[in-house]
Amino acid sequence: MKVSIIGTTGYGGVELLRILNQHPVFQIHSIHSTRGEIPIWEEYPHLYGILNERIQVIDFDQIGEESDLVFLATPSGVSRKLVKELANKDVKIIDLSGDHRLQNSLDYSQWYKLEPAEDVVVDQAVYGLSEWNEHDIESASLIANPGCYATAALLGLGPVAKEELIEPDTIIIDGKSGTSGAGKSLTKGSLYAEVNENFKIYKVNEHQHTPEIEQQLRSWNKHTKPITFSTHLLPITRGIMTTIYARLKTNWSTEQLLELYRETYNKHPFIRIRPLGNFPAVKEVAGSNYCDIGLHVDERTGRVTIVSVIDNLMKGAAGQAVQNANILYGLDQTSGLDFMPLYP
Ligand SMILES: NC(=O)C1=CN([C@@H]2O[C@H](COP(=O)(O)OP(=O)(O)OC[C@H]3O[C@@H](n4cnc5c(N)ncnc54)[C@H](OP(=O)(O)O)[C@@H]3O)[C@@H](O)[C@H]2O)C=CC1
Ligand SMILES: CC(=O)N[C@@H](CCC(=O)OP(=O)(O)O)C(=O)O
Repeated sequence: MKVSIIGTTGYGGVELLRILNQHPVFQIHSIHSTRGEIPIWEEYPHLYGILNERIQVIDFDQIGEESDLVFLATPSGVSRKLVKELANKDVKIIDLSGDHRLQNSLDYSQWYKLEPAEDVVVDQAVYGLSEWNEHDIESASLIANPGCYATAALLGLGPVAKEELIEPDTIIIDGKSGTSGAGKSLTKGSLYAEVNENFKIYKVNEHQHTPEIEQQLRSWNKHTKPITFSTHLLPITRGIMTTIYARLKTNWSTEQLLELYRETYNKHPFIRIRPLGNFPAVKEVAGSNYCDIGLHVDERTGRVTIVSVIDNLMKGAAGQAVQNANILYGLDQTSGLDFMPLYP
């Protein structure tokens, strides 16, 4: 199966290369950038002697004729234009950006402050939250890969939201991300002196993943109310932790909820539910496609605290994109993704 990657020079793109280079079925056919033709190792010297591919200019006709599947690891606002160019070609597309995730174009304009993709294209797109949307992903031609924070939050909330065990107006999600989540382009906020030994909140009540999380929560429970969602920048390279708080409708013990989570995710190899009293740390999933979840019910307040961690570049981006590609082509979901986390 031949694949092309557009946006290869970014962090999501180079993570796709790391996975696809050892994938048993997908073969990297072409890699693209707007920067012209250079060997990939000149941009990423850690690939020297491993990948000899040259980055190519983007030729949509050639991609359409030669590849079966295209990954777009490009910014929101760019992906929608690339999807339009590829619309009449015989290729499946997995878009890592936010351009095709939101069914309501007004939500997109409001939260991304960009021009939305056409409704007719968004209508075709399948939201690629692998563990919850497998059936639709199998037959998709365009997959909107979820946002990194949205993935961690939704995998953590899924079982209690779907079973309607929590009061829908009490959800608070506290997200923290490493700096690779912001991509490779230079911004003042990502400078070493700004991030090192620091911890900042950003985009307060304005984060673009808010409507994405609410949209999926609504598909589980139509009584969903607006959430409170905060994002913080951690002085680490990879990793996201979301700490989620919500009030339970009835008295569930921690052990009962853990049993529900184990049952819900029992056929899903990338979700690891931690035992009673154990909570995951971001480093425990680094470099892997795992999402680890721990939880505890506070009997004093009637609230549950759910902690979920992922590697933003893996389960939060390239890893989930390849997992979705595996589903799309009927492969084992773990194909090419069977990495143990990197520790210490
Ligand atoms: N980083 C993360 O953890 C996550 C990222 N995402 C999403 O994945 C996508 C990629 O993110 P990330 O890799 O971090 O971003 P980067 O900023 O690191 O890379 C983006 C890439 O897009 C390419 N690009 C920029 N403009 C254009 C254009 N007009 N046409 C074609 N290519 C273009 C650039 O390549 P060049 O300049 O060489 O053309 C660049 O390599 C984004 O939409 C992001 O929101 C989603 C989840 C997590
Ligand atoms: C640390 C950091 O800055 N993270 C980025 C994640 C961006 C992203 O993944 O954007 P889309 O999924 O919406 O395309 C942010 O919070 O905006």
